[in-house]
Amino acid sequence: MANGNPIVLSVRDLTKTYRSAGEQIEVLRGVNLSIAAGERVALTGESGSGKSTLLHLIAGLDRPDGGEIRIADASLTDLSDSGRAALRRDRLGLVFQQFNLIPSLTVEDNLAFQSRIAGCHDAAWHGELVERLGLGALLRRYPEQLSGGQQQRVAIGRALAIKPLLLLADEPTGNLDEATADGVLALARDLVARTGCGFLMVTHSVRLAATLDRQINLHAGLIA
Ligand SMILES: Nc1ncnc2c1ncn2[C@@H]1O[C@H](COP(=O)(O)OP(=O)(O)OP(=O)(O)O)[C@@H](O)[C@H]1O
Repeated sequence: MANGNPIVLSVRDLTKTYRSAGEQIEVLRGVNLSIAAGERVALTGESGSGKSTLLHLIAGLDRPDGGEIRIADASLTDLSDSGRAALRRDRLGLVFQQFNLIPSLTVEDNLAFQSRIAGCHDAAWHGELVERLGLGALLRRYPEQLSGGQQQRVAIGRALAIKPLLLLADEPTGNLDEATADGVLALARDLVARTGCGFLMVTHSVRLAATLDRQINLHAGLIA
């Protein structure tokens, strides 16, 4: 694709309509999108345009009405619920606006949580993440003892500890002040480059979107 690397995400003709209490909301009307390994893409769009819906479908947290999603050579849309959960655990890194750390676990154990469950914990890579994310002095703390920026650095480390094919982030800096947001996103950009995974980030910020390799916009159910 854009950078000549293999495609890690391919979305074809994706459709999604929410039906509730007699109301139909046609959110995605045939979305197409490809992301190559190492490519960092910002997804923008007005509020309610379906950005989170698209991210959730790609993460396998919900099912589309039509179309196909492929993560490298695996077709997500062919998988059962448990198959999608396994693919999410083993291949995808997820980061949300609410940092979603596990309150009862230390920073060290939060960082290693997904890689241990996925059975791919790599002590050397774990150590490199701790160093690059500047978390060395915080490893014995609990999430409630961290600032927002520190918590999001842990969440990014947890997501990248499995060396995912694709990192998905939904407004990852939405709860951070501008300077902290810039610092956290710079770390994420560098770590994505280091791992060579694809990166898709939902953001309302044109300024932050401009720091990634490519910007796409969701409007009227389509990516223009
Ligand atoms: N589970 C649901 N049931 C019914 N409608 C939903 C559901 N989830 C989202 N919607 C509707 O689908 C549309 C798209 O929502 P979505 O959260 O994907 O938009 P968004 O672009 O991420 O918005 P924002 O920027 O405000 O976070 C909205 O009109 C929303 O009300």
